[in-house]
Amino acid sequence: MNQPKRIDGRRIADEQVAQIAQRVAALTEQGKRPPGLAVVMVGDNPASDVYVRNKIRRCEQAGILSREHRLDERTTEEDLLGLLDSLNQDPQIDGILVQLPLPAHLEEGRILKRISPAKDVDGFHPVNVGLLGIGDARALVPCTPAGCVILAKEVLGDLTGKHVVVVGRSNIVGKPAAQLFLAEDCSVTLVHSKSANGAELARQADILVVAVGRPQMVDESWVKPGAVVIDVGINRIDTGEGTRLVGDVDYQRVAPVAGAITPVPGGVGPMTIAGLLNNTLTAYEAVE
Ligand SMILES: Nc1nc(=O)c2c([nH]1)NC[C@@H]1CN(c3ccc(C(=O)N[C@@H](CCC(=O)O)C(=O)O)cc3)C=[N+]21
Ligand SMILES: [Mg+2]
Repeated sequence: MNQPKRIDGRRIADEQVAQIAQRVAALTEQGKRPPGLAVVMVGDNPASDVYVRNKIRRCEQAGILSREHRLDERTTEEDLLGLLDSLNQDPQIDGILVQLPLPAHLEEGRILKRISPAKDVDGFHPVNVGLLGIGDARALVPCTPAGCVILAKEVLGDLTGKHVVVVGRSNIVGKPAAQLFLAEDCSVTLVHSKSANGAELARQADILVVAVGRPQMVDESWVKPGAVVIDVGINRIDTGEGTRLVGDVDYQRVAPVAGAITPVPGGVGPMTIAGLLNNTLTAYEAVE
């Protein structure tokens, strides 16, 4: 393989953002309004702060209007739902993202259901989850798993018949990743904390997607030589002399075995944001 081992998610995301920027420029040159994204954040979580700033910066690069709503930690559910109702009605806003996790007193399920499915650029609303499940092209698709598929295709091209093992069964990554790879005609296995033989199943993967939120949990004993490894985890760990970001995969141990592997940072993270901009443009195009 001529492919470099390290998959450069930052470069691929840059290319995607540049393409989105061109499409947006073509719209605004015709005198149309730009697409608009509202990011709602409750309380201040320093990690969320970094992501939200990245999202806003990327929107600016793409010519997408972004609006940030920062609400107090003690915001009531009623107030948050009221804001969502007004954003649902706002003709300048095509996409709404409520940054997770939310403070404990707010019920995530009820809040995510209040976002209009047409503006649900995270793809977390049950309507979009259902559309994805039945393979309906109108689904707004979760951004991180969509990025995983793009990265796998970048290395392998057509994915038909590949065996994908997804480690982690969350609603935001694992389950939708399984659906998206299935839609690419892959065979899909889901491994999770109750799996009897996770590493053994993972070793059968042509493409191994890891989204568990446990720093460096996956080592070389989980990886078939030559497999494509996609690391969704972003964990800040203490090194004794400061902190650093690591994935759910032990990169140093897995890279020599893998055919290709995403780094953290610079792998899946930037693709998530590119996916968000892409969904915002898709939501815009559905109404304009
Ligand atoms: N409703 C909702 N939707 C989300 O999509 C969502 C969320 N809530 N809550 C938090 C997680 C996390 N997330 C990331 C986005 C970009 C990077 C990213 O750009 N990472 C860069 C930089 C990382 C850094 O320097 O901290 C990288 O991996 O290279 C990471 C993580 C979106 N999330
Ligand atoms: Mg999980």
